[in-house]
Amino acid sequence: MSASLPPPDMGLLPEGLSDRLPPQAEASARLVRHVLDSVASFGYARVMPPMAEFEDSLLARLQSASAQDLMRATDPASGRMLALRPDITAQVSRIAATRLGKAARPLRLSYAGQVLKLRADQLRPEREETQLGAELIGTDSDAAATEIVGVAIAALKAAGVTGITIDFTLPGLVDTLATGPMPLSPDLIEPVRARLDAKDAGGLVALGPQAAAYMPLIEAAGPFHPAMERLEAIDAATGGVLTGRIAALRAIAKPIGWDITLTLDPTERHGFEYQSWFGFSIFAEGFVGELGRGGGYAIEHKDGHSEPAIGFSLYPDPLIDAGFGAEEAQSVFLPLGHNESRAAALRAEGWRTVTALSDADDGRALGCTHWLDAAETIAY
Ligand SMILES: N[C@@H](Cc1c[nH]c[nH+]1)C(=O)O
Repeated sequence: MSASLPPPDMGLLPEGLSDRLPPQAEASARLVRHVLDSVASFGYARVMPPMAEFEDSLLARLQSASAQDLMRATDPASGRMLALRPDITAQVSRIAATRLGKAARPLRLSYAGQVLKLRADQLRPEREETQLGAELIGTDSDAAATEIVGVAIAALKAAGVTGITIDFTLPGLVDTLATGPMPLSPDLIEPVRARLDAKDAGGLVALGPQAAAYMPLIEAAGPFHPAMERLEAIDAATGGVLTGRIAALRAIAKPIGWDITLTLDPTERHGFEYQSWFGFSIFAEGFVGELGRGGGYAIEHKDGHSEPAIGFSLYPDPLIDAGFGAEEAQSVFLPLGHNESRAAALRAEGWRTVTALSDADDGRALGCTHWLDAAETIAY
């Protein structure tokens, strides 16, 4: 049988997986380094979880994700099912609950690495993405949320991103209202969420009077200040169940500079599978879809208690594709018999050197901007 199989195409990669080539591979590493340095400057210490884990422990921490969403393989060593990580936050939660369970709180951790999804989404065909971020563990207070949003903005600025928009959301909002002042029968909760997500007012009304009561929430989306006023009106009409969250959103927004656009989409839920009271999406001018996302969540410990945490993740690949992280490098070709100490001195000054290994090597063809003539660098 195997003799009749066509020869494998050695250059073919599975759909949604790709190589990064020069100079973008280096741009990617540089950008990740700038962002992580910025996050580290706020006291976040780096962790490096592995690419794959036991499927059951990863799934337990991803909440709504199911095994069908993960890239899996049987581990020949243990016979158990492994899954490749689709989100490093889940792994940081595990670390915080186990090996760093006794570390002083609040615990500030950062990470960067590749994540893999089984399926691409509509906006991006890639299944492998770079993810980097920071998690603040032990609290999800207003102060913690304010810090995390501030660290995320500083990280984006360190990456050179401008035209930043932060879109706030309240992932638990429908639950809070449905179990309180705007009751919904359990079978209506999901359809109401879906209609709110789609901003489908007609669809909401069609679900009946209970669902129609949620109409004003569609209006409470848009530029932050007017949307907050509409959310405040909803709060006043529903007995103040949202007063605490509204105050928190205002506190988080207050220190954010005028160069950042703030919006509110209180019922947005796309991508907020495990976030609790607060979530935010990060957008930037010129980029389709989110560059990142964050929010509060709970970390489950072995003894059954759950610990609040808050964090954010960035997905910087679209930035790399757009040329962020690139740096013009001066590189000098070193012909056969060149002055070696001069070459070493040039490297120490920040030049890149490309050494001729034979007479046939052509510096210009190898991408050099200069060549070394005795002690002098000459532009091509
Ligand atoms: N990891 C989440 C974002 C997040 C980080 N911390 C809390 N939430 C995501 O990528 O969607």
